[in-house]
Amino acid sequence: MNVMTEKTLEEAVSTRMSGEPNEAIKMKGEKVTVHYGEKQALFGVDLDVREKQVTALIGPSGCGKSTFLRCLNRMNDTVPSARVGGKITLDGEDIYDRAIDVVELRARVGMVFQKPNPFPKSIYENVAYGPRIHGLTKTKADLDGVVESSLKKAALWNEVKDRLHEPGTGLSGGQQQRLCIARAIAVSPEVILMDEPCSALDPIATAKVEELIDELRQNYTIVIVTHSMQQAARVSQRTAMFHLGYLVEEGATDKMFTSPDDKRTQDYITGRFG
Ligand SMILES: Nc1ncnc2c1ncn2[C@@H]1O[C@H](COP(=O)(O)OP(=O)(O)OP(=O)(O)O)[C@@H](O)[C@H]1O
Repeated sequence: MNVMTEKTLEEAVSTRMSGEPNEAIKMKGEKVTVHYGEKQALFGVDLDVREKQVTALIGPSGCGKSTFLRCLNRMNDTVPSARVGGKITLDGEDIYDRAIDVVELRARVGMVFQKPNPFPKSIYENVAYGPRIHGLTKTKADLDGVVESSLKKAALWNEVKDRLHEPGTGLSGGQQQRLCIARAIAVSPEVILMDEPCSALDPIATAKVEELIDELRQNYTIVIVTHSMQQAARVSQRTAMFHLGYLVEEGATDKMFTSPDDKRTQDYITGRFG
């Protein structure tokens, strides 16, 4: 875990990327519980995700951040022992309703993982895959256009435009992660979930991805799990602090990092535990 002194914390908050907050609620979790078999991992979490803002989920290891994140696009459905309770809505619609098509939900709520995981295919094919299986484009020219615009939005186009047919796995780690972001963007998601997207990247690649996250916020709602307090302070507008499966508190990032209400948040962000 990153230990931050009060001073570096203040610096991170003051250099945080700014912007006018949008108060619309895109996703809403109400009394969310998760059990893995007998073990309960989340206890009645109530958390709103605001539209076109970055919400950071922070807290010590094992406190349920990834579990909550994975509830937002039903990735926990793929874990046989997982049982999800409570309610989660996307634009007011219950995503756990029987009528929901999970494949379509995961296109609307995309995900970027901790370790860049491009398919063992070309750069072009990595991005084209989603639009193709979702039938989003009619012609090859349309598909080429989506691939180009997705790579541009992921700030990768200039680096790969002359090698689109080379393997995605041949890119650097930071480029691979931006490729995974382009792949998520290609199906026009509304929400992008990111589970520690920079933990496998060096500081320069991390800075690029952080800049990209700030740009993406103009068009997408983002929820990011991070262990880096500097990163949460730099990229997010809202921060939610988890501890032992409970949501301790949630609020504007500036406030959470300067005068949190709960002592556990204060202790965690200043490196006293975790
Ligand atoms: N597939 C699983 N099967 C059983 N238990 C799990 C599974 N996934 C997570 N857990 C447990 O649920 C709890 C919450 O885990 P989770 O990964 O959500 O925490 P986290 O806050 O994201 O942790 P970290 O910061 O270390 O990634 C932990 O006790 C973990 O061991």
